[in-house]
Amino acid sequence: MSELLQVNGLTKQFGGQPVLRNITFRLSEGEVLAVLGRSGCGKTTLLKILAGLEAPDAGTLELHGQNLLPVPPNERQMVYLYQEPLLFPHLSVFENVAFGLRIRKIPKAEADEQVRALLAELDLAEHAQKAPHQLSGGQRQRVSFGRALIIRPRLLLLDEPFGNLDAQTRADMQQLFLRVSRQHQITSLFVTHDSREALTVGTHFAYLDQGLLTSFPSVREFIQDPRTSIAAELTFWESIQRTAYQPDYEN
Ligand SMILES: Nc1ncnc2c1ncn2[C@@H]1O[C@H](COP(=O)(O)OP(=O)(O)OP(=O)(O)O)[C@@H](O)[C@H]1O
Repeated sequence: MSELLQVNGLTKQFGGQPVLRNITFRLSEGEVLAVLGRSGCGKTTLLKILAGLEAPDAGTLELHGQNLLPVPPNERQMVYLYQEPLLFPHLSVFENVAFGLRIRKIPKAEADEQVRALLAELDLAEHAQKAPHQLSGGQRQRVSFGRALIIRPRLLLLDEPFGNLDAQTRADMQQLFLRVSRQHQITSLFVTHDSREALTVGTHFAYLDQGLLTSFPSVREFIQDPRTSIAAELTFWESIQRTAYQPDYEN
């Protein structure tokens, strides 16, 4: 796989307070780097720097070997998705998804065909003519995902994108993300505080704590690292299974 993103020694402070400390990692095409981190660990700052919405104090950022720091956000070909889907309230689902193609002046018939195909993939075909306020939270997040995918970004930046959804919808969205990102070979950096979500969506794993990023060589090391608490959680569930009350069905 060819290397897409190289981040070296990224550092950021706010008012003398270090928020990102010497962050270094690489991302190859088609990978999903799941970054597990608690609230306040610096994840939003990291994603904003990648998207060009915030400047680092030090460090380098390269996409396919090109220095990204002087490149303005709208030319980075990255899409930043967060909990609240950003949709145009006055446009239909169809036109929300089509927007990125319309401003790029893609011929209407070709654009419409691409939108129809993507809406079908995202299970949104029957909602194409609805306005955003007529959709559920999960449906709105799928439209937001569609708006991002339609322009074929080189990198998707996801900041707790399913954090506002109920457990079942969240699980459905994780499966949809997996299906669509494999099919379109999308490279993503997916930040979450939920270890199950990280394990479900990630092909590679990292842990961000107080601005320090640890990348793990394999899922095994990620699970075993005490800071992720995953091994402790597994032990808890195993012990519960052994000690939980077992009704005696015989009597
Ligand atoms: N523009 C800013 N000015 C000053 N401090 C900031 C600014 N942006 C972020 N911070 C501080 O940097 C730290 C990390 O913030 P960041 O938003 O990156 O955290 P986060 O991991 O995304 O947290 P959350 O999940 O709660 O959004 C916090 O202590 C925050 O107060």
